[in-house]
Amino acid sequence: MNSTDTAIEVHELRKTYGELTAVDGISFDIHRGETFALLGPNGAGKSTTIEILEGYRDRTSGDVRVLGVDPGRGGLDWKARIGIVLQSSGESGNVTVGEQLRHFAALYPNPRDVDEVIAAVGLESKAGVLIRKLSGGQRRRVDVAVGIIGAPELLFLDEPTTGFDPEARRSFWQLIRTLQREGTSILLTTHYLDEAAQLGDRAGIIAGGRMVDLAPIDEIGGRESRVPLVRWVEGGERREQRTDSPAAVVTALVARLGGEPEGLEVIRPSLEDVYLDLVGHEHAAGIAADALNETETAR
Ligand SMILES: Nc1ncnc2c1ncn2[C@@H]1O[C@H](COP(=O)(O)OP(=O)(O)OP(=O)(O)O)[C@@H](O)[C@H]1O
Repeated sequence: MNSTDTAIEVHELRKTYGELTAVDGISFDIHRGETFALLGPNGAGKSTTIEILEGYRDRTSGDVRVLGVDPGRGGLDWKARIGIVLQSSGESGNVTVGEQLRHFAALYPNPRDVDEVIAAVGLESKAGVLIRKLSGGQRRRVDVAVGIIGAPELLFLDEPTTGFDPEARRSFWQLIRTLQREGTSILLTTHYLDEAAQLGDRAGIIAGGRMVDLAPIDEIGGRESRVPLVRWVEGGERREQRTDSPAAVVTALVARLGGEPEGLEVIRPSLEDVYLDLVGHEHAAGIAADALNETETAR
């Protein structure tokens, strides 16, 4: 793959804050037009990684290219090609939604239409309202609008829907699907695993600054972990069987038991189930390693 096919290339990225290693040698690529979800628990190193890619933070070591450019050296023309929705905007908001967007639109060579963007984030009725008078979720929609106003080739979304009500989240997903159809490359971090499953093509799971899995969304955790599970109760005991053909297992069970099996469930593990399993193991391994280090240090 050459760099015209890749929006982001990260090789052995490391970031330390004093004694703390926040990002510990991670590597991944994001293809052009792809939506890549970077997932992981609080403190895993996601924002540090994203901020390095955005050019806001220096790295300790490793190679990084964003739209073919080292973000530490990206000029204004490079910045105009990327859109950023930070985890928190810190906007004071003493301007209206419309003024804010017109202000940002003027900074880009080929901005989107301000009214269209306001409509796309569902804020038509608030266009003339001061941002500080909006609710938390509405302000977050302004952040998203600012992120896409410059018609970016690459969009960074750091926990974009925090504070959105369920309906606003669904319309945000529609908006992202439109951007995906237009060919926008997207790096998304979110704690909503359903959001990652809805929007992502591939995902990387970070825990403790390391990439613990990287795969197409449907294959995170390995194929085995996604095989459906049939559960039922027989003779007072809970039984279960993993199978690729749950219908056949249930049919055989009904025939054998001569009727409806007690407590019958067919469970298809979701991305969230698989993620919790992966991150849980890593967390437990981390605690065990820390305990071992402490024992060794104590010796
Ligand atoms: N400026 C900083 N100085 C020192 N330590 C920092 C700094 N920024 C982040 N850290 C530490 O680096 C680690 C990774 O933080 P980071 O914000 O990248 O995690 P995250 O995965 O984005 O977490 P969250 O899901 O909570 O946003 C954490 O242990 C955090 O305390």
